Amino acid sequence: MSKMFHLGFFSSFSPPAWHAATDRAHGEDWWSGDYHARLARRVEEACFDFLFFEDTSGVSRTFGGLMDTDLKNSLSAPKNDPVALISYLSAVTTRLGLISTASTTLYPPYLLARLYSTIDGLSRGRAGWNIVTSSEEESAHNYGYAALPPSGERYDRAEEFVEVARQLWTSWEEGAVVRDYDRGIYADPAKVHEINHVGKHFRVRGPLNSHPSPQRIPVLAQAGGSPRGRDFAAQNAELIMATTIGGIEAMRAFREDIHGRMKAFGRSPDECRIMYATHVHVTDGTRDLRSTVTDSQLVSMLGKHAAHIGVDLFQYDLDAPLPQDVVANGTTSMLDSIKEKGKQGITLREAILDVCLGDDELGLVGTADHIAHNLAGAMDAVGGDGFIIMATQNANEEHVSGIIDEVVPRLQRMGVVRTDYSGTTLRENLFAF
Ligand SMILES: Cc1cc2nc3c(=O)[nH]c(=O)nc-3n(C[C@H](O)[C@H](O)[C@H](O)COP(=O)(O)O)c2cc1C
Repeated sequence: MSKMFHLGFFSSFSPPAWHAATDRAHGEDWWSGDYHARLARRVEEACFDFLFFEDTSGVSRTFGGLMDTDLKNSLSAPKNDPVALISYLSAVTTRLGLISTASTTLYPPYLLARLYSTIDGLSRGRAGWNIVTSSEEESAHNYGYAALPPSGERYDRAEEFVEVARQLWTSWEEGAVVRDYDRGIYADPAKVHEINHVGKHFRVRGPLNSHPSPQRIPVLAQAGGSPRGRDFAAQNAELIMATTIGGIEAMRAFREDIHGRMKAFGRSPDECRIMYATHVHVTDGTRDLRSTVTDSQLVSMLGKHAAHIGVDLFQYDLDAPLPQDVVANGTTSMLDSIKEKGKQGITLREAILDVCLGDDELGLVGTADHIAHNLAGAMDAVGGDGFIIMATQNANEEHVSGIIDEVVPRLQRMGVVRTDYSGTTLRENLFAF
């Protein structure tokens, strides 16, 4: 029998497929959190380990220096703060892990450590932090930077940041909270410590002033694809979010590469789960998905990627391969994969469709039976540890229902994904198998 694997669900605190006829009504007040509360409950009923929220922090001017394309197509804006959202979602769910993104380039470490400690308390141990260094120029301009620091500098800061945050989260020793009514002591001062960190980027005295949370340290997630990003993840992450680009061979190679790097940092591969973000599209098996993509959906797909990469992709011919000399300071690994496809003669249009609809290298477009079979087969071939199902781009109720009501029950019947939550914390569930 196949090994069990984990499931996460990928989302964004932004308008759900607002142009899909089925979603217009409830998409209107997505900012109230109601849409995502419904989604969270459904994902929890299906026993996903977690719901994950990506984030960026500015209105993109990648397109000709103007905000127009971004705003008209709701590419990177509007997007509300997912850290606030998971705080709300912790009150409407009981078992689901809740992971939100926050940037080490934009936050100060004390603020972030206190915030996640608080949410871990509110959710009773279900919080996770996706550590990003931010790859958009616009975000940097909103936080006092004249320009986005180069990738290497951002990772230098991230390393110091995570070290400081860890020290803050452990600045209260186990047993520091005494709550001794007779002696009138809430916390034992001998067990609460200053951290006195003085480094290149941060000066933090500590200790943290929040109550130690159930997990103490939220689950640390990361998704760096560059060599530096992989090292950072191998050193720090308990959950690495990778892509399925390149199919089984590339997924297996990524896993081996991360495990090798973890060992070099003195960690066991068992200390981290590697999960692959992928699109899944349930169809009746006859529909050619590509032919159903409308022009406005294509603009949305292209624009979202352009904003992440930091290059105005609209300036290039959609029906030719992307030129090899395009460079980005944003998500370099995403650009590299489009250029790699370009080398094989794949046009920019097809490359973006590949990325957004799923290359279908894994066979994840088709009937629910076909998809469930191929998800399980891919995990068998790769060796673990699961998938993060993406429904950000153009996800609508029909799409979500196809995944949750059709694919997941099949996987459960096959015995390859969980049918209940064995642990109470996100960490317990992620490391249960
Ligand atoms: C599944 C997944 C989720 C990601 N989520 C975010 C995100 O929320 N915000 C962000 O700025 N970058 C996000 N990224 C990008 C990576 O975190 C990383 O910053 C990017 O790959 C650039 O780093 P690199 O040059 O090391 O690849 C995500 C990447 C993947 C694969």
